[in-house]
Amino acid sequence: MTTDTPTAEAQIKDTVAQNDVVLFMKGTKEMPQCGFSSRVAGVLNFMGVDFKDVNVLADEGLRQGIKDYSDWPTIPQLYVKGEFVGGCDIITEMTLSGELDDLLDDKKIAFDKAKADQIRQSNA
Ligand SMILES: N[C@@H](CCC(=O)N[C@@H](CS)C(=O)NCC(=O)O)C(=O)O
Ligand code: FES
Repeated sequence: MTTDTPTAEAQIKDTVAQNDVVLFMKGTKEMPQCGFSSRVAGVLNFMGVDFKDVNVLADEGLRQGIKDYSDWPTIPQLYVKGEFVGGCDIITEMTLSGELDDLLDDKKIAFDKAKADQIRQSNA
């Protein structure tokens, strides 16, 4: 059990260092296995954000490791340029408020602003 932790932590550090946007999720972006993960992956896909998906269901060490890494108890978890941003509730709020657009702009991550506006319009 405890021997898994350093490996998972090293793997997480490496993944968030190598990929600008990483979503730790249940399932894959093509086939999410939970509504919360599906929602965040769906928003990112719709906004045209290029992101790496990590399926925590494929690795129990990662499933626990990512919670320890961020000190956040649930999946999904979104990281941008190595920083933890939030889970489903936070990403949903940030999408609707425009904060996610601002964060992606600040971090120089490409996305389709018109699609983000479309999400906001359909939730207005
Ligand atoms: N309110 C959470 C919803 C996510 C959530 O509750 N995830 C649960 C169920 S998928 C979870 O990760 N539980 C711990 C686990 O399954 O390892 C959010 O904003 O992300
Ligand atoms: S897997 Fe049941 S709520 Fe996410």
